[in-house]
Amino acid sequence: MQSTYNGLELPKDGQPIQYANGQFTIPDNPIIPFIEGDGTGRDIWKASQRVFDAAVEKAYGGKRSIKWFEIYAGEKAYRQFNNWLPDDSVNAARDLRVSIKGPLTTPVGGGIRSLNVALRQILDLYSCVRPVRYYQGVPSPVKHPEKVDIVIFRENTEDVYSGVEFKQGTPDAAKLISFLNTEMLGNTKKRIREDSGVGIKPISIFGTKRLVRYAIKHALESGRKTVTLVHKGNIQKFTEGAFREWGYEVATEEFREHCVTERESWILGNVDANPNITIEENAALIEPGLEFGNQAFRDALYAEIKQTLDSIGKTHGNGAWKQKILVNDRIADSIFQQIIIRPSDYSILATSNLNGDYISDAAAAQVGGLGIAPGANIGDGYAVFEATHGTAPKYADKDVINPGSVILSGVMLLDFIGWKEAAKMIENAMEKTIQQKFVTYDFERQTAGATKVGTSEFATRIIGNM
Ligand SMILES: NC(=O)C1=CN([C@@H]2O[C@H](COP(=O)(O)OP(=O)(O)OC[C@H]3O[C@@H](n4cnc5c(N)ncnc54)[C@H](OP(=O)(O)O)[C@@H]3O)[C@@H](O)[C@H]2O)C=CC1
Ligand SMILES: O=C(O)CCC(=O)C(=O)O
Ligand SMILES: [Mg+2]
Repeated sequence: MQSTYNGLELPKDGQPIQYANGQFTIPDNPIIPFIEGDGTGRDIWKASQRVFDAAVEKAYGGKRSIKWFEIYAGEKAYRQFNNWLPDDSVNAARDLRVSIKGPLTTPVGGGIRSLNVALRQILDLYSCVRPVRYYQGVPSPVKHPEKVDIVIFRENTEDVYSGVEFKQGTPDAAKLISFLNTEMLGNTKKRIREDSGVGIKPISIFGTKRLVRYAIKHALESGRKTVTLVHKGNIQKFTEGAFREWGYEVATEEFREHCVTERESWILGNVDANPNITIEENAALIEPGLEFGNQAFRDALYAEIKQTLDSIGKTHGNGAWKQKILVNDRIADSIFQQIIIRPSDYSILATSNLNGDYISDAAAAQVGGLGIAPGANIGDGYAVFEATHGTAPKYADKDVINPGSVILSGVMLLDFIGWKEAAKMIENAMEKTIQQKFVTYDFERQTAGATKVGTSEFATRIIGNM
């Protein structure tokens, strides 16, 4: 632990959160670093901090309090330290274990690479957790937003976010394209155009398995009954397709007692319905049109059915599979319409980085939009809470933006450190404020009879409703 970070002393009346043997120890006065954020981050942070402090004070009557410690990143850091992400800011987030941040700007095309992504990678915050649920009174574009209750677990360190990209026209891009065309693709008809920019998409066994493991553990702890692996494995076979395969391996090898895959559930269900069913009959029910497949395909399916019945027929058969966590998979494009049309069928989505980025904004829209979309970046022993949205720059410093997502990210933080009373108090007070129709512009424009309030007044009304 350093005594100062970016030249600032840690609050003297606070204690660091400790982590050992997989357990956090939370003092009553934890020092929690925060990054204010760029753009609307400034308005949002001011409002959110007041809400957090009021809830903690009200819930614990002074026995507990958060000692906030500002760490600098983004434009504010650049202005003060000529550095977009000073080492001391990263060190503080690491040493103090649990922090919260506002959004940081990333220019499109050129310029600096994402500081948000950098923080996740440096601290190895491998799981981006984004719960999407409905709060009463929030305007929604769908008929039954209350049916949406999904937690997205997005792999947070690899995929195209690895930043291994080569700009069109550079010697590096030319070298890589030439290598690929001559050494790797020489015997195929595939060619990469010489005027391409090129990016690399690494998806590893390690990165995939720890993410899926984390998602399944969450399912076990929270009582959620479905984990859906979301991938584009039909097209990107060795990255997205492998994500699916490794995800199933985690479910069937590490959580065998607790999980059943969708295909296993069909096989077992067919036996439950007809205990005398043969393997061939079972196969025909699982793969309609099986008779048109070749013998090797049929044999592989028969072997799969036999293997399933031999390995889990006794433990998961006779309906026992219905009590297990169902692990299934969906191709990424289809999941976008699935969660709109049949949201109740989905509970946990475990997905690679880019798919998770897209699906979390889309899912948020179903329950009211980015103004109410919280999140957390979690690693082993570290957590940085942040909203799903970005800096929404056109609203910066106007005191109009919805602080709901950062406030709910703070609710996640309070839950994470076990301060559940304060967390619940904020959630209830925010829902009540929305039901009273005091809402920021984003909800007001969709809610008949609502009163538009600014960022700061929304926070004040939440506090008043605690
Ligand atoms: N983790 C992070 O720090 C993230 C950073 N970014 C960065 O943010 C910058 C801006 O990105 P951009 O694509 O515009 O995405 P943003 O998420 O910042 O904003 C897009 C739109 O979403 C709506 N929105 C966003 N936040 C809120 C909120 N709190 N309350 C109500 N509505 C909200 C607004 O819609 P409307 O106009 O309809 O009101 C806004 O114009 C980029 O530099 C990007 O890289 C992006 C995502 C995450
Ligand atoms: O880092 C950024 O600028 C964007 C990241 C993003 O969209 C996200 O993590 O959801
Ligand atoms: Mg995003």
